[in-house]
Amino acid sequence: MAEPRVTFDVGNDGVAIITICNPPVNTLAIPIIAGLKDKFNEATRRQDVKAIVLTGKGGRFSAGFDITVFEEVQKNGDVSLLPEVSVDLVVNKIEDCKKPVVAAVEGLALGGGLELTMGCHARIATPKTQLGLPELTLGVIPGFGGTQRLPRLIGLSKAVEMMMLSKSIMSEEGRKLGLIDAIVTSEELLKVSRQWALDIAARSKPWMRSLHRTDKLGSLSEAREILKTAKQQAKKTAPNMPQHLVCLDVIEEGVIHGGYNGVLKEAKAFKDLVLSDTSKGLVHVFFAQRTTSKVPNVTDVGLKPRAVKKAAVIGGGLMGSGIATALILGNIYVVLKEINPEYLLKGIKTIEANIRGLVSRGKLTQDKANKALSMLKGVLDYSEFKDVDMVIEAVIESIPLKQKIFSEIEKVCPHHCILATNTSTIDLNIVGEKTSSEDRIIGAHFFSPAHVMPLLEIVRTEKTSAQAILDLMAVGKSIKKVPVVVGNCTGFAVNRAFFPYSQGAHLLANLGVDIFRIDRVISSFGLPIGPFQLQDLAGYGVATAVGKEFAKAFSDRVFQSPLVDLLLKSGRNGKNNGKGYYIYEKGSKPKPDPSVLPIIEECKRLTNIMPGGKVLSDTDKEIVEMILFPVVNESCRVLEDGIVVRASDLDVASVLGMSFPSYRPLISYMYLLFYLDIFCSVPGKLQMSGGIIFWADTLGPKHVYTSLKKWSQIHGSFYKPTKFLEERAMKGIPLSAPVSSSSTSRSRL
Ligand SMILES: C[C@H](O)CC(=O)SCCNC(=O)CCNC(=O)[C@H](O)C(C)(C)COP(=O)(O)OP(=O)(O)OC[C@H]1O[C@@H](n2cnc3c(N)ncnc32)[C@H](O)[C@@H]1OP(=O)(O)O
Repeated sequence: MAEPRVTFDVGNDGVAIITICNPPVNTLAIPIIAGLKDKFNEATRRQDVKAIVLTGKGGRFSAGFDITVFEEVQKNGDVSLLPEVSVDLVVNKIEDCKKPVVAAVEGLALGGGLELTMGCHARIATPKTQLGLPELTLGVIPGFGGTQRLPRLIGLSKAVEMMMLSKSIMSEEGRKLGLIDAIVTSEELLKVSRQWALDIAARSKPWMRSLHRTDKLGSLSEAREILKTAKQQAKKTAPNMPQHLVCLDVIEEGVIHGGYNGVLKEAKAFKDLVLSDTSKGLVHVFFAQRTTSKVPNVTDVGLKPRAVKKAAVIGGGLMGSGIATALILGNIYVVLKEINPEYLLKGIKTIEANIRGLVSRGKLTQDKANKALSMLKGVLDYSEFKDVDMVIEAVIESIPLKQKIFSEIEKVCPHHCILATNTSTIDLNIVGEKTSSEDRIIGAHFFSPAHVMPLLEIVRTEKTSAQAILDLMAVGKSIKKVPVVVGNCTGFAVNRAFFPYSQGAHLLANLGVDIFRIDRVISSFGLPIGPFQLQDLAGYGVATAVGKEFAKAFSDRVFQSPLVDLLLKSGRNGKNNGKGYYIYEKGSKPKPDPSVLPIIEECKRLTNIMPGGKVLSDTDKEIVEMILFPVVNESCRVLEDGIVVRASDLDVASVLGMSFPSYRPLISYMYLLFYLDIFCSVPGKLQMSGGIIFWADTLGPKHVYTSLKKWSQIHGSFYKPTKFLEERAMKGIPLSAPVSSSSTSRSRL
């Protein structure tokens, strides 16, 4: 790859073009920043330069500061690696330059990229250019003056919204708001920008220094009101995230004491936040997510993904209709197959409701909604399957039914067609057993609701072809999912790693720990809701069915409690029938139901596992660890068995399988989604923890191991640490180190 560089070219008109060249997204790497300082000095010095245009090569202005530098700083704790940019470059060399500077912006200007443009005296952009300050998603705040200049250019309210939600806007909206001065085609961009710079020099266009402006800030009392409301909101929605409140404080500093003081406070706060645990976790997830698209022997062997233009979805239930919704939104023509007109109509209505929901929440225009729905066709037979590129089967979890469907579709679909199943538990080899197309059989494990949740587990068997995997990865990306390729086993990666979560909670309940305390402790740790409330939400039937699958597959390490059976016998079925561990009344929050306590007492009597008959009186920390360390332990097996390519894939899968829907981006809510494929939302910590393995490594494998060992001696095999964990704890190897670092590896990938 070419070295990052900044080029400098002075035209006959006396305009110097300074170009950032650092493909693919022109990140502001350290040499780029040094180059920019250098070139701005040169432009200022040279007599033949009348004006300056700052631009980016290759159709993308800049994706901002180089995030790999954050990683470096976080590794060795040395913030001096962060270059001085905000005052040194943006204020002194760009904004206070004696010659006008115009930003010519194409494609995207994010984070530090947008901040550079806001230091310029005007901004010209191409249509559909993405503009935003997404720094909070990395656990930091804008650090090159963005907290000060954005409010001055577009007004406080909108600027706060964009920063708090890390919400980008397009150049068209930017122009209306005042961020962009003119929109021109890509071909005209440099020409118009040069002339604009010359016009500023000739004083026929205004010479605007954003930091000096106050006209859009409103009165001090209005500004205070906006910031106060935003702070209240941030405390509610992101209680564990320091960067939101810090960002608002920094904005406030500038409103009260002037933009320059704001810039100084911002630069200091930015450096402090880079070293926070939140930022470490979020930066880890940023790169981990991008690494999931690199799959050995699939993405590095010269294959090209084939286009999937038409797909069939079999089954119009909750999952099938969600999958069909995601596909039509991604511009893929879908035939939805059901077994009778009644079910088909129900499926289509669910898809329509999904789409309507997106429109009513402002996530989709009516035009796009109409276009998506026009790509859907309901069918009752296979006649439309003759030209589909992919089938996704999403019927109930019945082996004979799935086997029948796969042998039927093998006959009616073209030879290139990918044959995918959305099963969450059944072995893919069994699903494809009755076909001779096992190279095309693959798992497309969506998480409910499929049109919202970002994770797509792509499950491969030993026989699945690299081409089929690559094709499905491309489909996943095109429908805005993050595909993570995983191996074939009960529960695959996420559901398998998380099956001990609710079992751990049940074990504690049987040891006499109050279930409502468990739920409280787990939610205040940061998981969406507690395990018992989650079970209420899912309904007990599913819990029983899935629990049986895990008991069958992992009989050496399950904890089986009769509690759910007892609840069912007493006429409870969770939220479904309004009777669970909690009382559900319309319009009010679930309330703990004291009448469930005698049933729990009965359960404890049956299991009789309280050592010495005494209630376990653990600390909150120990409750969290007794529930989540078994998850870490199972995650170790997932790594050792090679179910994921690398540990960071499991981090991403655990974060995205648990993350809040993308339509409410950033505000680091998260989901815990485990074996039931259901989700719920509460502000969380796992996301900032960087995923399950990253979190365990932060605590230290030794601590996890010794804790599990201690509990296994008292409470049995549910807590027995794996050999993998033991070996890493003893040798001081992080769990995230490649599996080959251990003696035992059974890769399925
Ligand atoms: C001081 C300042 O205020 C602080 C900052 O500026 S912090 C940075 C703020 N900017 C951001 O958060 C933007 C981050 N980037 C993105 O959102 C997306 O990469 C994008 C929208 C720019 C492009 O998306 P897409 O086209 O899907 O490409 P994507 O695969 O994500 O990125 C391409 C490559 O660029 C890398 N990359 C993207 N932005 C980067 C950044 N800011 N720093 C370092 N690397 C970056 C990716 O890791 C990836 O590398 P790889 O090919 O080796 O995996």
